[in-house]
Amino acid sequence: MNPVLWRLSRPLRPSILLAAFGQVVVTACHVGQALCLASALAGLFADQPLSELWWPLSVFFVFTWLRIVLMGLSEALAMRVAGLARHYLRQRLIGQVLRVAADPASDRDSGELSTTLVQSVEALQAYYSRYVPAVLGAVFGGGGVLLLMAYFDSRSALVAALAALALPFTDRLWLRWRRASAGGLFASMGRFSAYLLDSLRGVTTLKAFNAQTRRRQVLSQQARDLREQAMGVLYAILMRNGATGLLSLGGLALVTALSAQRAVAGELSPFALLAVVLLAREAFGTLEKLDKTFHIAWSGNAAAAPVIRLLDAIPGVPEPIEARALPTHHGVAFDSVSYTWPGGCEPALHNVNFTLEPGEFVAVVGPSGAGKSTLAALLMRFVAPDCGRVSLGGVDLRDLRVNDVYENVSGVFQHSVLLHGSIEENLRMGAPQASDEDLAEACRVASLESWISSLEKGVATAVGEGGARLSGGQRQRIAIARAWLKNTPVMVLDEATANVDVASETHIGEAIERLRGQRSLLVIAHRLANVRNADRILVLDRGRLVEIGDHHNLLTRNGLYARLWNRQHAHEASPQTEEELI
Ligand SMILES: Nc1ncnc2c1ncn2[C@@H]1O[C@H](COP(=O)(O)OP(=O)(O)OP(=O)(O)O)[C@@H](O)[C@H]1O
Repeated sequence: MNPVLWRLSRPLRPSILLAAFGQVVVTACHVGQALCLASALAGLFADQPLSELWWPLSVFFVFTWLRIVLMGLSEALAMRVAGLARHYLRQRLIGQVLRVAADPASDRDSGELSTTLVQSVEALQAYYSRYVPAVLGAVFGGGGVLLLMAYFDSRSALVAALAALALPFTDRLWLRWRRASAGGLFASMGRFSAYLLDSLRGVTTLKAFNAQTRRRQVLSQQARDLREQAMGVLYAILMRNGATGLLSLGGLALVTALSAQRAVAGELSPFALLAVVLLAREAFGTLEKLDKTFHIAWSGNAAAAPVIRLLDAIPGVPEPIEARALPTHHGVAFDSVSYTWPGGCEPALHNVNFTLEPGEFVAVVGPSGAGKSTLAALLMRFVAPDCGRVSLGGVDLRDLRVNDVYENVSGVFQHSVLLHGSIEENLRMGAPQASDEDLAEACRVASLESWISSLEKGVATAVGEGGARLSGGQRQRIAIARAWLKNTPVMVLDEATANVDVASETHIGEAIERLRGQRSLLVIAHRLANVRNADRILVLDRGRLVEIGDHHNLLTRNGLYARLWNRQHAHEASPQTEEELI
């Protein structure tokens, strides 16, 4: 049994032991049947009158019925373990999946995560509900049968025990030898589902670039690899089943021959001979049952690695051991903050200092790659600074629980994700108890009112998967309304006006103006016109805070901000390419 998987099974153990006990009781019934049959047959060969044979035959039938009932119960117990294991594993994994998927520094893709959550959990639930009870059943049930055999004939019991012990030993060798190929199968599955998911998400882009044929070819190749891996595993399992089948048949034949020889020599009574042969059949029967679950053990062993890797994954910012209380003051401070993304050569932010006072509106601008989104990621505690600290109300964000941070800070990001459902469901995501008045107010603030009232179903309109039925501007404004409704003292708006048309951009600009003074606002902007009224504008360049001041102040300084402003205005007078914009 895999020790890692055994440790993971702690809360499931009582149910697993009960399922194993069920199997041992079924084996006990088999033993009862074997002894009754041996007694009846021995009586028949000894020419006993039929009147003396009826009682072992009657008990035989009682055992038969009991065994049928107990097999049903045992199956129900196995199903119960399967359900419990699935629930327990998913509960433990889902929190980790959400943490890892939300970690911008993590390199796990959603395909790999969903394979772990679905296929690996399926493999492990079978491991706990079928394989582990079968192992325990074979050890205790099969062991008990061998002891009983030894009572009748110790030599036959010894031969049977040796053949029986050779089976798990072969299994271990086989598992060790072929583990890499089973692991390869799970890796191929993960790769294939990640690629498929990615292709489905980007189907419109693939069509627009006429790249579907190439994508399909790669997918077909991956499907072929997956099939080859699966066939390889199947072939190996069949080969191994043949080898172990031979071992158990050979063991049984040897025991039969040995005990028959002793019976001929008069060393064993006919009853003992029949009992030994029938019991040997039963001892190997428990091993055959175990044998049938071999592929489950194999899949379980292969699934263990991704599951344990996911459970052990430490999110970019771990939860504090002793969390500090939620601050009552909501001022944000960046003190000498530097941060380099994992694998990055240059720091995305270098020694950045600024404050965001309660109710203040601070804008962040700068060329592409200057570190604006990194600033937002640090304030949302998605990542933690390498040097310096980001604090809320004087408390380092690392000392706050992540949920406490989200109670205080909400964000609208470059690619705001809407979930499948209605506009209202998306709006209420962070504030399920919000009143209809609050909902209407949030729509007004985010300039959604007139658009929603033009919709036949109003806020009950479905947004489609990922908000696919809405424009970029509508998605952004729903995200702003959602963040507003959540009612946090600090709001981060990252690229709230990127990829939207001019009309939506104006609406979003109006929304920002309405939010002004009501919350502390950190707005990361591409269109400088939308943040010209900000209390302060931070200008970032290659990770450094190079200018800070209000719009007029910065224009008079004639530095980077003034250049960006003039370039944007020149662009608006004569549109240029997107790269020439900020
Ligand atoms: N998740 C990430 N993993 C690795 N590197 C990242 C990640 N996010 C950003 N970076 C790197 O950090 C640097 C700053 O990127 P950032 O997204 O913060 O800039 P930005 O000013 O928001 O750019 P843009 O305006 O183009 O969105 C860039 O060099 C970028 O490649």
